[in-house]
Amino acid sequence: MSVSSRSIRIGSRKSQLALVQTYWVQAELQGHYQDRQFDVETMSTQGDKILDVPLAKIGDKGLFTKELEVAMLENQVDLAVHSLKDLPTKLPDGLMLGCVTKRVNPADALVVNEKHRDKQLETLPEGSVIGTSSLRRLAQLRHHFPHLSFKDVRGNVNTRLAKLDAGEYDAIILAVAGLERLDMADRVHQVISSDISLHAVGQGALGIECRTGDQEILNLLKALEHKPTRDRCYAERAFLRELEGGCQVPIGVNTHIEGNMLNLTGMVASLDGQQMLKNTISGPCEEAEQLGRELAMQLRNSGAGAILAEIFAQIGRE
Ligand SMILES: NCc1[nH]cc(CCC(=O)O)c1CC(=O)O
Repeated sequence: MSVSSRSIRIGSRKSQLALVQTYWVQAELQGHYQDRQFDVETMSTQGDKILDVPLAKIGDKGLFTKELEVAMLENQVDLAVHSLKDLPTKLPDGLMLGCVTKRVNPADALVVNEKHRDKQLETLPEGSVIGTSSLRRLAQLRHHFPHLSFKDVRGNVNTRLAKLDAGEYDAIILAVAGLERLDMADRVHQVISSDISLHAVGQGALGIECRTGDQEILNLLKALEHKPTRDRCYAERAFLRELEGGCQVPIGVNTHIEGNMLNLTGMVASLDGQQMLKNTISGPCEEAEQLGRELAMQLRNSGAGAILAEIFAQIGRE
């Protein structure tokens, strides 16, 4: 490689989790391409600034990605590292999902206040206050544990843990992946089984966004691509894309691959957790996105459309 080749600029949010993920990508790229230079540029996104409004009410998609996307389109950075679950299923013109990295555990975790260290989700006392800002977690936990109460919690992972430890909540729900990446796996009190809670689309994987057709970047990113994760996440994202409207909705998934067969389970719930529709589809990995769309249509035909219409109306009204 010629010494005059340009340095590659990686865009990142400033949260501790975002930085850990971005520095990991930078180190991996540097390891594969030792004669290239990779620089990190950080910026705050809207999602980092608006902390007093429940996430579900902020209709704007791409709350955590927009500033990074503008920077790519204006040629200030060349790629952006995201938690794939925060990356909208529809990207702006001129940008694409260039790479999906190997997924770590996509499950949710129960994290408890010290006073409940001998408890599990199943044994928390009636009325315990559970912090979550995800409609998906809320609906599924309400469905299985109607005796618990739920309260919104915002802020980055560290802020949420501080609120939990200060006694504002009896327990909170966080992604296992985030805690592990932050070196806080010891805070995972219970890994919540997929029988209780299906995870978010893309949870546990990183998505790297870049300019459409920027072949130099796309070639570099091939070194970090993990095909099984990509197939799973493409199926999950197609499922979500087909169902979601203008706001966050209670949708969960689970995927696994056996040989060349991809298995996708999808769930749509009402906000109170009373109604819950779940179905599974399988087919060849090459048809990942078709499988996601097909499962979405199946669920829509069996009543998910009505559940989602009700949610859009409720969130709009409040
Ligand atoms: N919305 C915030 C967010 N985005 C990604 C993660 C965790 C890492 C991941 O899911 O890949 C988290 C925190 C959480 O849900 O606990």
